[in-house]
Amino acid sequence: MTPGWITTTLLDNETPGGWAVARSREGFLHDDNGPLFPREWLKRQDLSVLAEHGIGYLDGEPMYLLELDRPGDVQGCRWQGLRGFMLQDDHQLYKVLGYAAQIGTWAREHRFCGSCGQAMVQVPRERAMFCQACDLRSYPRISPSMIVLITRGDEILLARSPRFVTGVYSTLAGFAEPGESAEDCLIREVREEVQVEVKNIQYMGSQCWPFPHSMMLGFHAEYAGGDIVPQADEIEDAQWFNIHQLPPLPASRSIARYLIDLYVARRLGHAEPVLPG
Ligand SMILES: NC(=O)c1ccc[n+]([C@@H]2O[C@H](COP(=O)([O-])OP(=O)(O)OC[C@H]3O[C@@H](n4cnc5c(N)ncnc54)[C@H](O)[C@@H]3O)[C@@H](O)[C@H]2O)c1
Ligand SMILES: [Mg+2]
Ligand SMILES: [Zn+2]
Repeated sequence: MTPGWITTTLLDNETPGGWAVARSREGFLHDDNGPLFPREWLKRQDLSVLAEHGIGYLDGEPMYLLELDRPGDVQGCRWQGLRGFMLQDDHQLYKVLGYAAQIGTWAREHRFCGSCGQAMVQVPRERAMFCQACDLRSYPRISPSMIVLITRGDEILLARSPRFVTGVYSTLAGFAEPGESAEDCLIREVREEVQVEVKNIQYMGSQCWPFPHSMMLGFHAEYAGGDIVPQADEIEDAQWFNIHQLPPLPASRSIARYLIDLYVARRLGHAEPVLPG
């Protein structure tokens, strides 16, 4: 048995057995033992399955995803979103579900060819959907997104979007657009969201963010000029916060929190945090 979680395209849907998770727009099906069920048992429940994908091996056991058309009722079971699992302690389970969620979103959105409209089929041993009518291959979508902590000595620039939990402030973030480098994106997003200029841009690390398919590229930048002007509709408020008086911050598993904690730790000479995967 190989311990841990290994994603793979080697599983085949015709081979019975293994474990499975069921996902719908309501999140993952779970009971008191969690969201992993014996696959053959799960397939006997009255669930409307849109797609089935072998996603990996968990502690040596094959793991499958059942992507559902709608959340069904299974006795003794409930539904919980991926964010709820992220906030729990089991990091490995969150990685399994995060991967399942990204494959599920892609499988749901690529049942038909985006070029000619015909039904697509899974490619064996490759994470791809294939159109036999026009040869188009579609791979899981990953959206590069930039995230940056802007600092000015003991102050850090944090903002809140109207979508955030009440009171929480975070670093600035945004999706890369065609034609941009990560640095171009960073400079544009910072200008758009707060009208501030930055300098000394430094890459700090990256994180998969499966909500629904972002790849977060994390940066630190120093303030170079301009007064904060929050972008209408997108940014509810943005402020400089002293590192000794910070507002409620994002979840500890986010790269946003890591960028903030790392800067504060370095400033205060404390032990540095580890970037969550
Ligand atoms: N892990 C973290 O710590 C962390 C922290 C903050 C933001 N994020 C993530 O970063 C991503 C970008 O942040 P944001 O929401 O501020 O982005 P943003 O500032 O670019 O604004 C969001 C808007 O971008 C557009 N959009 C949506 N999906 C897109 C895509 N795939 N490509 C291009 N444009 C798209 C939509 O109009 C949406 O309203 C989001 O997925 C967000 O969840 C992660
Ligand atoms: Mg943004
Ligand atoms: Zn096609």
